[in-house]
Amino acid sequence: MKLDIVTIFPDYFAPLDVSLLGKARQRGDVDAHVHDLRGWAHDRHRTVDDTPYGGGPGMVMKPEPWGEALDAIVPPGSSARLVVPTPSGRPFTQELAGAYAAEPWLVFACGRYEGIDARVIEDARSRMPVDEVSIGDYVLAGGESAVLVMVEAVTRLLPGVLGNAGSAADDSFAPGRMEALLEGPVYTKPPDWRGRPVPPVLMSGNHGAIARWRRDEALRRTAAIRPELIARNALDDADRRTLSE
Ligand SMILES: OB(O)c1ccc2cc[nH]c2c1
Repeated sequence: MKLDIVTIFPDYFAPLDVSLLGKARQRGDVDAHVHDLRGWAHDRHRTVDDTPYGGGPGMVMKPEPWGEALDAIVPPGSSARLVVPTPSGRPFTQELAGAYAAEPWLVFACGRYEGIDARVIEDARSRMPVDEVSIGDYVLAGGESAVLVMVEAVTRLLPGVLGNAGSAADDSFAPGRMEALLEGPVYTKPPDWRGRPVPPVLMSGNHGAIARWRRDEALRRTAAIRPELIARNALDDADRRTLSE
């Protein structure tokens, strides 16, 4: 997968060089490049913002630097998808992360201030698919944190990145597994810690009982924290018995 990120804070993306994603980059599984938008701002102060037409607070990101940056990064006829984080975008979900993991090339545009001049998105849509995406119902100071979240959620789904491909398939919200159940508790050594034992079933070696226990814990946690997700799962009689306890 090819990733390009355009930002006025390139140092924000130092985390892309660590952990599993850093290894994926070293292996060549992910070809990621971070670009400083100010490289396409040609005045002495490398200005990327200006006052909003119509008045109002704050500043808006100018279209010219963005237009030049996207022209330089995405040649005409390329297969890139532009992803623009914004509080007013479509929700970023595990399903969307999976769709993005199948894309050959993602370009992320990190807005700041009050956002990017709307004509940048319009112009980009004339030559590539563009998604405006929100990572949640809260407002950040810019798109960089949202891009870090999305890049991690997407690249961990790429073959070989996690190192244990099965663990992505076991995620909460992973399609096809428990569909939309929250993951239950996990445990490791020691068997007793501060007088708190590991649930004995997990050390029983009875894989059927372990699977049942894990599903029951996921059902209980989902019913308690995200009851609206229960209806998105195919429940059997055993599940219904657990939920009726
Ligand atoms: O909350 B967000 O996802 C987000 C994304 C982009 C910008 C640009 C300025 N504020 C932003 C907030």
